[in-house]
Amino acid sequence: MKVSVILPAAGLGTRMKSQSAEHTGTNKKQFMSLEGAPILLHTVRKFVACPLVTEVLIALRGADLELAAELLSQETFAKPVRCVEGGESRQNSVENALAALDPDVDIIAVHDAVRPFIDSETIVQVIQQAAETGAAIVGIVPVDTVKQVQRHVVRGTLNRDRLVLAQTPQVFRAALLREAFRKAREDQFVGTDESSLVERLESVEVTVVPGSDRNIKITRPSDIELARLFLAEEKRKVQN
Ligand SMILES: Nc1ccn([C@@H]2O[C@H](COP(=O)(O)OP(=O)(O)OP(=O)(O)O)[C@@H](O)[C@H]2O)c(=O)n1
Ligand SMILES: C[C@](O)(CO)[C@H](O)COP(=O)(O)O
Repeated sequence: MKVSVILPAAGLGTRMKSQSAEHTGTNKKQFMSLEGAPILLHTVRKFVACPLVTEVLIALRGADLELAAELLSQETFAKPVRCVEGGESRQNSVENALAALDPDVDIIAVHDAVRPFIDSETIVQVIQQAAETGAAIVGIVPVDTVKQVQRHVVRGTLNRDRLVLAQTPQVFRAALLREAFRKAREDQFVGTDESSLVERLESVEVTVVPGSDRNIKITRPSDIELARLFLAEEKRKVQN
């Protein structure tokens, strides 16, 4: 089974504002240095280390391709790690990467480059589930009550038993993901994750694999403090 991992890493990090960490070359959050390595590199390492993964493809801003190549060349990976130019939206970035994958890929996993705390067991579980049923994503149950609002006025309370917060990896049979992107383009549908594109197809149901609240998407300055803590813990575990 050939499993390709797409890491969208072409975002601008506007919510991070670039104030809270030491940087390596550019001020985008995926290049922020944590424990001596950029966040992007921590994420790449997690997927390269997973036994089910065949290759990793990173979607980057055109202006960052050279920097990324330089960073990646400083490390020897046991599997192919390639870069491709991303797009203006996350969806465009993933679409560009999809177009760069070989036609013989069986399974495609998409994972935010800025979620470096994904663990190997979860990667394996979600890949196996997608291989079996066609589509699987990682998700966690919300711990807050979720309200529907309209201009700051509450219009309803959602039943929490039926809610999940979607994380990544989001994993699909390759033909299914390609069809979902084709249909999204045809209908001019834009989603914030791959699952929302696949959910529009009637041929498959997306299964949720339990994730972890440690699998954070580094988004705002306060996430950096948490990321440092998690990384320090990971380092301690490796040493023990
Ligand atoms: N045009 C884009 C936009 C986002 N991403 C990637 O999608 C992931 C999740 O997006 P998010 O956390 O929202 O990152 P940014 O878009 O960089 O953040 P912001 O919305 O704060 O600008 C990140 O790894 C980001 O680099 C991408 O590849 N291409
Ligand atoms: C894909 C994702 O991380 C799932 O939670 C999320 O939808 C990305 O959203 P963003 O607003 O582009 O960060």
